[in-house]
Amino acid sequence: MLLLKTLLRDSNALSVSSKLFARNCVFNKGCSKLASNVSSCMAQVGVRNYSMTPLFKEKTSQMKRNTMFGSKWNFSSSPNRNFNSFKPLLNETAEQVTPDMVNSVKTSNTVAYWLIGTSGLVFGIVVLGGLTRLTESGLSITEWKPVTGSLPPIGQKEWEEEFLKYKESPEFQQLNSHINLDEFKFIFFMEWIHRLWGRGIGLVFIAPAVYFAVTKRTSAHVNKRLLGLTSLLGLQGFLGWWMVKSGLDQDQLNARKSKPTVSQYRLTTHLGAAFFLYMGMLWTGLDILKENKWMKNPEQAGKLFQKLNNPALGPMRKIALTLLAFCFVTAMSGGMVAGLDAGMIYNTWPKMGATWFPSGRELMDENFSRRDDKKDTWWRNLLENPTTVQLVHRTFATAAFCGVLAVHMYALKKKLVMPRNAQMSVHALMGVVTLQVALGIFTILWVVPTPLASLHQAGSLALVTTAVIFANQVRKPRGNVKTLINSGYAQQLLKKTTNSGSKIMTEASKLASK
Ligand code: HEM
Repeated sequence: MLLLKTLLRDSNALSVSSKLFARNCVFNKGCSKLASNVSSCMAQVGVRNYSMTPLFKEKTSQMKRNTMFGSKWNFSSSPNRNFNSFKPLLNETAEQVTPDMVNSVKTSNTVAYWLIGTSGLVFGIVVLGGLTRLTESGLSITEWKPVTGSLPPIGQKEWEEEFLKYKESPEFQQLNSHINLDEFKFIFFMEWIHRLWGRGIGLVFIAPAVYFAVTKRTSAHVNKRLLGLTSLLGLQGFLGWWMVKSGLDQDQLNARKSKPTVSQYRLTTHLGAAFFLYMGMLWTGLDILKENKWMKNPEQAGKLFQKLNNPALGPMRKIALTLLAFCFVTAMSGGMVAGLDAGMIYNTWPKMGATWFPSGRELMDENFSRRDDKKDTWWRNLLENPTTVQLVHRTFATAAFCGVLAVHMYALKKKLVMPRNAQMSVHALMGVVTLQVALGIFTILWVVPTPLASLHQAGSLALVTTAVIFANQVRKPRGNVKTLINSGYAQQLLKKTTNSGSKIMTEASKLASK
């Protein structure tokens, strides 16, 4: 105390005390006591209302955050900044709790909200990409300039130069030779906004990811996921250009015997990567929120774990993942339909034309083969013949609908063993798949009107969203989280946090009223 008083009389009292505070403020060595001691010492030596200074507020909130998540990020001047601070607490609880385990659950909810928000931007760009394709605007920009391409042409001269480049493309020469500059500007802007949105997602994702990782707001576990998602995001930009190129290159079009459109394989790969990105961001965000909620309500979490560990729920976990995979594959088969414009034929439902199925000869047409021995006929038809591709999509969609219906009925039967939120997601899944099938049917009946086809595409993402939520909810907790909660560590952590938090606040308000 004497030392502290002497220090505080010094002209540099606040900064010295803050250093002292930071140096010693180690959670389990009584940080709450230290906080109030520093405050009352301050008060005694004349620094009244220290508790109301931004410095004190910042330190107390840092302390609370660190207490909660075991962070080492802010107390950089502390010699104890590693996990020494956890030792006494770890010793008090089960031996199997290690600092690494504690570290693996420290990601804050802010990171989760950012991830979920960014997945919303990915949702948006997928829908915009669909609109770009539906308005046949995707081949209007004939170059890929990752940085300088952020700006559209400015002034009449630049626009005319851009239009000249487009005039050299197969799409203009074979399909669009009638369009004028104003019409070109429309298709240019559709594609330009799509690309700009992509760049925006890159910024909104990568800059905060680096910030969160550097300031140690994310666990090692989440960092790995962020790295994977960043790579996927980079790959997605490249896939976009790779796809566009397939529609600009006359040699490739000749090989495919196609009019100037992008390859359905590349379109589906680009769509699939976007779905993976979306699912990865959403899944990681949901994981963080869920685990933080468990750490804050260990008792409730314990009860939920009992449900999740019930062997009767085992098959549901596998079913949920299979359903998610199935919805994804159905969406990809839809991508193939879109890539081949296969929705423009057989505009009847449930029959395909006058019969239930087109003839075998039409479905397995040898003209699609590129080999002399015709051995590639079957798979080329499955992936390149619009009639067969449409039938494949109809089949997958029907199977996905029946699958969800069966799971819904099974879930009603297993109601007692299923967590409540998982039951709700199965109901949502049933609703969304019904809507999605209805949208698909009307898309085909009305010969692919742009608004409906776009809604159908958004519906596929909504379906995948509900399937992700469902699979995430029936998943068992990670080993580390389970250990922290089952060992009583989380309970202890919570008790300490509440105590220190409330003590600090009481002390702070007392001093403020003096
Ligand atoms: C679980 C159900 C379904 C899912 C997940 C699904 C998903 C998709 C997806 C992702 C696309 C690509 C959209 C694009 O890239 O623009 C698509 C296209 C399409 N789907 Fe489905 N679909 C389903 C059911 C159906 C049904 C039942 C039909 C009709 C019988 C149908 C007809 C179509 C058509 C015609 C297209 C092409 C639209 C276009 O050219 O933009 N879909 N579907």
